[in-house]
Amino acid sequence: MSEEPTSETGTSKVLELERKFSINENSERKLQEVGASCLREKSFEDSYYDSVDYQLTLSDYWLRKREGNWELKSPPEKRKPESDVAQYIETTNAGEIVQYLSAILKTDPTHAGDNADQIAKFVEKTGLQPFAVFRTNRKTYTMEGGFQIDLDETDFGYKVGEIELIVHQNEDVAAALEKIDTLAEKLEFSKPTRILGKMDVYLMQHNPSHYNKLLEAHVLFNKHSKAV
Ligand SMILES: Cc1ncc(C[n+]2csc(CCOP(=O)(O)OP(=O)(O)OP(=O)(O)O)c2C)c(N)n1
Repeated sequence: MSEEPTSETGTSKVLELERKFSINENSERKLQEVGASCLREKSFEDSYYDSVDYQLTLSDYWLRKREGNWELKSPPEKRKPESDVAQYIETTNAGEIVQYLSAILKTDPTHAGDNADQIAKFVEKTGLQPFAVFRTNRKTYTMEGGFQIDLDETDFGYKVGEIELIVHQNEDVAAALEKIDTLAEKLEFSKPTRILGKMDVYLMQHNPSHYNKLLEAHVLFNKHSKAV
C-alpha cells in the first residue's frame, strides 16, 4: 500500500498539517479579528493504543479510538523537516489501518476488513492496550482558506490551540505550510520554543517512562529542544 496521501475514491487517507500554539485570554478575540468564526464546541474522549513495548508510538504511529471511531496517524514517507508544523497521514479506513499496523507489528493482517469490528479483533489478537485515555473540550473555528483552528482543553488541565489544514496531494504541502505560518504570524502565534501537545503533557503526568522513551527515539520533543 502506498503511503502517499491520495484523494482517490475508496481510500480514507489525507495528509494533516497542524501547528500548535499557546492559548491565552486574547486568542479568541484575535481569531475573530482575522475573520474566523466559531463552528462548534464539542467534547470527546480519546483512547490511544499500543503494545506493551510501545512498538507503535516509538515508530510514530498513533492509533486511537475517538468516541467509538478508530483513527490512525502515521508519518508520511517524506516530511518537510525544517517546518514546525506536524505532518501526519490520517487514516480512518479499517482495512488500511490494519495493513499499517500489521507492517509495524510484523504480524499477519488476518483480520483485515473494512469495519471497526475488524480493528477491535486485530487489537485483541495482537494484545494492543490503551495507554492514554482522556477527554478534550474543543472549540472549533473556521476561516477562509480552508483553515480549521481548534482551541482544546483537556480533563487533565492542559490548554492548547492548533491551526490545521488538510491536503490531498504532496505537491500542495509546501504552499499549505506557508499558509499556516502566515496565519500564525497574523495571529501573533509566533513562538520561540516548541509548544507541548496534549500527549506530551498526559505522558509526563501519567507515564514518564513512556514519555522519556519517546523523547529518546525523537518521536516527541521536549519544550526546549529545537524543532527538527
Ligand atoms: C507537534 C506534534 N504533535 C504531535 C506529535 C506526535 N503525536 C503525539 S500524540 C499524536 C496523536 C494526535 O495528537 P494531536 O494531533 O495533538 O491530537 P488532536 O489535536 O486531538 O488530534 P486531531 O483532533 O487534530 O486529529 C501525535 C501525532 C508530534 N511529534 N509533534
